[in-house]
Amino acid sequence: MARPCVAVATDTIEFAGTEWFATQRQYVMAAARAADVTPLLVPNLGKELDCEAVLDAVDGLLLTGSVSNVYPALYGGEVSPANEPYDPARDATSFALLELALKRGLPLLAICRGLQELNVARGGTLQTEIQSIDGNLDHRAPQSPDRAERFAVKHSIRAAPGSHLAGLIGDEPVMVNSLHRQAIARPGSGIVVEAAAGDGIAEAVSVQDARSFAMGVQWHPEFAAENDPVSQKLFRAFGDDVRAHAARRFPEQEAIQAKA
Ligand SMILES: N[C@@H](CCC(=O)NCCCC(=O)O)C(=O)O
Repeated sequence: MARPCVAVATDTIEFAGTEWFATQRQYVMAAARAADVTPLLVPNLGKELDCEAVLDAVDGLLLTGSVSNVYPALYGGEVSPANEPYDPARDATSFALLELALKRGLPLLAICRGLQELNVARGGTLQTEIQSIDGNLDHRAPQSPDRAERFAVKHSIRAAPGSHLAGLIGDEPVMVNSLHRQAIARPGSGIVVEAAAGDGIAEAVSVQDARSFAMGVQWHPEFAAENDPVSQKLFRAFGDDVRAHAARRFPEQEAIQAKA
């Protein structure tokens, strides 16, 4: 089967005096190499995006992380300069794609901001500045220009025994990186918390009754997707389900290629 395509969320960013729809290279490379799919970057057109047409062209959705925060009014939170930056065009685009993708049973991998979007899209809420809550770890990245330092592993998480995630990575503690200041407060409808950090912050979720792989992680498996076993397993499982989805959509094509 030809390598199926996956829609990849972008950020709206300012660069060289103009606005771009872009994402970090590491998400794109992880999708291409560790999930073995063809990543297609989706522009943040919000309501102007023909989501049906985009999702007709792909067999999976990858929601990336971002320094921007989901707009708090979307979950009844407080909008404030301290909570910025925001990216309303990304919110509108991701929410529209998410709703439709889940309805279609499309495989979904949601990373960091992506997990937070998934939770809010399902009616859940977020807490902010979690590092200032008594007893919590500091989940923010160290302030460093060195990417390896910013994405270095920081704390452990543990998948709940019997969860989908435990089926993939086991239920022993594993170390993950951490680059966020917000987290799930109240899980949305059908959002199942599958792993937590030592301070109880939700680190992985799945979508109850999803017809395909549908998982969100609060850490960044894309950073070491080619050599870290936990990250490899996540991207591989996502890619496998993307291929299974494509095979269900195009059974004739698979049969022709199997014969060749
Ligand atoms: N802004 C949210 C989501 C965090 C997130 O997706 N971080 C990715 C940062 C990537 C980078 O710094 O290069 C939050 O803070 O919780």
